[in-house]
Amino acid sequence: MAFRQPEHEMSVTSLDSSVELRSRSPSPQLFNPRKLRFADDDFDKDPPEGASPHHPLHQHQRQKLSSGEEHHLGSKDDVGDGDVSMSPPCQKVRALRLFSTPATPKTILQKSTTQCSNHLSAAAAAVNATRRSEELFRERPRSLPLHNRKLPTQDTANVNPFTPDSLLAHNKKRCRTQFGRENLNLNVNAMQKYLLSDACDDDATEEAGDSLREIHQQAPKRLALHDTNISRFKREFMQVNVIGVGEFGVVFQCVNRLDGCIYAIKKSKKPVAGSSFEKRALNEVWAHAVLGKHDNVVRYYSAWAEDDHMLIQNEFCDGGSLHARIQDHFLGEADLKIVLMHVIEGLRYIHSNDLVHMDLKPENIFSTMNPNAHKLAEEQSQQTKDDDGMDSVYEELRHSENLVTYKIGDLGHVTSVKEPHVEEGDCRYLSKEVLQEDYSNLFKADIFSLGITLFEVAGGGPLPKNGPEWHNLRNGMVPVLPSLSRDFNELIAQMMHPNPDKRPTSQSIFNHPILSAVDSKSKLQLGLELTVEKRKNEILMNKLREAKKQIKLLEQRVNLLAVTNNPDSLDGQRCLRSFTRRMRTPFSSHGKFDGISDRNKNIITNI
Ligand SMILES: Nc1ncnc2c1ncn2[C@@H]1O[C@H](COP(=O)(O)OP(=O)(O)OP(=O)(O)O)[C@@H](O)[C@H]1O
Ligand SMILES: [Mg+2]
Repeated sequence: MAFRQPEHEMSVTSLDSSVELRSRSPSPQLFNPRKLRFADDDFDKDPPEGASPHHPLHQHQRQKLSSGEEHHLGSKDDVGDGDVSMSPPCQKVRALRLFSTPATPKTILQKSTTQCSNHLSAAAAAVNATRRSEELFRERPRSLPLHNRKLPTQDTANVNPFTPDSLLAHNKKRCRTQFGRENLNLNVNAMQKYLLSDACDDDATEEAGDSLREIHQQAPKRLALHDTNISRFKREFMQVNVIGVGEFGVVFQCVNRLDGCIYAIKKSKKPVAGSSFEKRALNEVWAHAVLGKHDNVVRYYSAWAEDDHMLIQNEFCDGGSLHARIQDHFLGEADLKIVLMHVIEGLRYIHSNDLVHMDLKPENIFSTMNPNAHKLAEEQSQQTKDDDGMDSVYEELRHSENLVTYKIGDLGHVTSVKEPHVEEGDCRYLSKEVLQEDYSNLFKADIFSLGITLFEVAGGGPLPKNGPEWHNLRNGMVPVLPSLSRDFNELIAQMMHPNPDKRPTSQSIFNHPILSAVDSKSKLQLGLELTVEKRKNEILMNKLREAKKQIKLLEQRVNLLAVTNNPDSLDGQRCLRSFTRRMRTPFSSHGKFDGISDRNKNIITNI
């Protein structure tokens, strides 16, 4: 089996060469009290370490981009002001200012009861559950300790600034300080008060706000990553491969030793705890925790700090990135529509949470293949021997490589539109207004990035990082791609419109005729859906046959009863006939057969 390969034989980069897993791990059953250390206040002021060639801050890039100043290309009326004095990397990166830190181990929150109606009440339950479990642990050790960890002296947790509740609370002026720009963690009492208070209830919020203010004086800063370091990776996962390297992290394909499933684990390249990258790392975790629940956004499982590195356990996307996909050939219109349909669904979901991605590009759009599709098609074509005209579809389905779902990943730049803290993404996909620090319509900045992504994926690349071509693409001069229809070319140009207000919204793209037509689903996808429906139909037919059998049995019993009770068999036969007729009447309700009759009334009518 592939995953049984001994670790020393793996030709992959070791995840952590420096971590001493055991020496750092305290006893799993003891919660050693210790003092909390808080993160630096000055993260925003630190210059980022080692900016990559794509990073907007990179010095030599800035110098190169100054060449764009000579090219004023805004010839159209509705084109921007043509001010090209700014080229992509000349803006300094403002380190993210984020509100608080969810060092809350997901495993604790997962223990929350399923009855909880929202995540806040779930977290409240988790607080209680944690207390109970602390008592339990004192009495008997856990049978399978997955990791050792120290709990801080004060039992604290952070508030994720991207949850709808946090945003709501943030909107309330009185809560601005607590949930806004300052970092915050809450102790158990404060957390209970906060979680149990209805965010819409003014009094409750005020009370929670008071308690928060009180707590705020004691623990005004977020939990530092230093304080949440745990040794988990080697214990819980088997590293299989390196699947990608980005500016910020290295991504490993791993198998969880316990559940046997494959995950993608992203590890920050450098130790982030206490560095200027700490906030960026936490931002990605917060965004994933809030957004990783949509089919078109990479799913999130857990995150932790280990050896001062940030590790995020995500869904493994076996189809790789869109960037990898276009290395062989560019996508045609049919495939491009599927990319757009999936990504716009994910983006619509992100935008509906008042959040923006801010780094959409082919490297950050991943794909998963549908492994069951082929099997399903195989089985179906074997079962369906009669010619129903679908043979060709099944055939195509069997040989297809196109059953793919695209997902938005790399949420490290996500920010809230209500209080944006923008860290510019890759300058090749950056809109001009964001470069000019106009953050008034960040939704449309994402639309621009997606538009230019489609342009590249359809063969319009390679995209310029700076200079006159960079400005051309942002000043309404988008070349027409011959491989695409006029409609699609127009849509891309509209998405890349110099005026953000004139770009379509994610909702309107979702409803665009180009996607609403049936052919926006590939023939293969339709075939798959049909196969699934046929399966359902088959199950219903089986139930129907079963119901018919039951009815026959009942008829025989009634017949027998009638003969036994009434020696006059002729009369008995007559009774039986009238009874059977009643049985076959869909809405009849007679005695002990009511239930059966009702249950089967719909199918019986069709027999
Ligand atoms: N969940 C995943 N499944 C499969 N491959 C992945 C996954 N996450 C990341 N990758 C691969 O790893 C690469 C780098 O990941 P990611 O974009 O998250 O890192 P990054 O350092 O934040 O990148 P960036 O340079 O965009 O900031 C991706 O381009 C992709 O090829
Ligand atoms: Mg990336």
